[in-house]
Amino acid sequence: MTRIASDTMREQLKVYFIMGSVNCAKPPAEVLAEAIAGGITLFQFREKGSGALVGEQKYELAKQLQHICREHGIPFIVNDDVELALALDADGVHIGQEDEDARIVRAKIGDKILGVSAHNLEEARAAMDAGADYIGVGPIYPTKSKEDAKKAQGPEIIRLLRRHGIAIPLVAIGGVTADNAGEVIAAGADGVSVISAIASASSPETAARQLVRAVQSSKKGA
Ligand SMILES: Cc1ncc(COP(=O)(O)OP(=O)(O)O)c(N)n1
Ligand SMILES: Cc1ncsc1CCOP(=O)(O)O
Ligand SMILES: [Mg+2]
Repeated sequence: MTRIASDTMREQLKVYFIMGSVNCAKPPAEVLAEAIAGGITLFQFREKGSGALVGEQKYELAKQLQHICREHGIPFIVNDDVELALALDADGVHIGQEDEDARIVRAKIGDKILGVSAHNLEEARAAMDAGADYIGVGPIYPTKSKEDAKKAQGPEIIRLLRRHGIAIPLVAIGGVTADNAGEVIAAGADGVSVISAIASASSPETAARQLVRAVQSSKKGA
């Protein structure tokens, strides 16, 4: 295996759906299948927050969702839990500033995809040096999906990172919807990462399709 190429990573980041059981009003497998039908390009299993599954139940849900991703050729990323990612032979891991050190995670996962959260230039540079394949930047807009979220910074943070030479694949996260996706792409993000815009939608398929369209039309206009 070799590390993912930057261009491939940028393609996969276009509409990056994140979800766990606590985010879904209907069975997670249904939500994920609909989101895939709507055109999501990457999936992150994030089983976190009040009421989140643990232990065997968490493992079984992850396995079920990974199977759905595999059937449709959607890479499956695990949030926080490096051991789970290794146990499942997932496609990658996403970690934040409060999680295990990125260099240690890179050493543990070999060439699997490594995503790292960054909130400023210093963190973005450190993530690149540690071997991140992409960075997740946010919250861009206010979010209700992360209990300990930092203050929203707006699309300007993306512009700032790009202006200072952060050329690594970058995905914007936090309060992103089909209505504001265009402005984060215009600011320099390769894609958008969402929880509620898809997981809380009455039709996850339609919601995903609208995000795909918003991202694509903003890229065309670039
Ligand atoms: C794509 C992406 N970007 C950022 C995050 C947030 O990660 P983190 O800061 O570790 O917070 P938690 O998600 O673990 O609560 C993410 N998960 N994905
Ligand atoms: C995991 C995470 N990290 C920063 S904001 C956020 C939550 C994004 O969820 P939503 O798309 O519902 O705002
Ligand atoms: Mg984390």
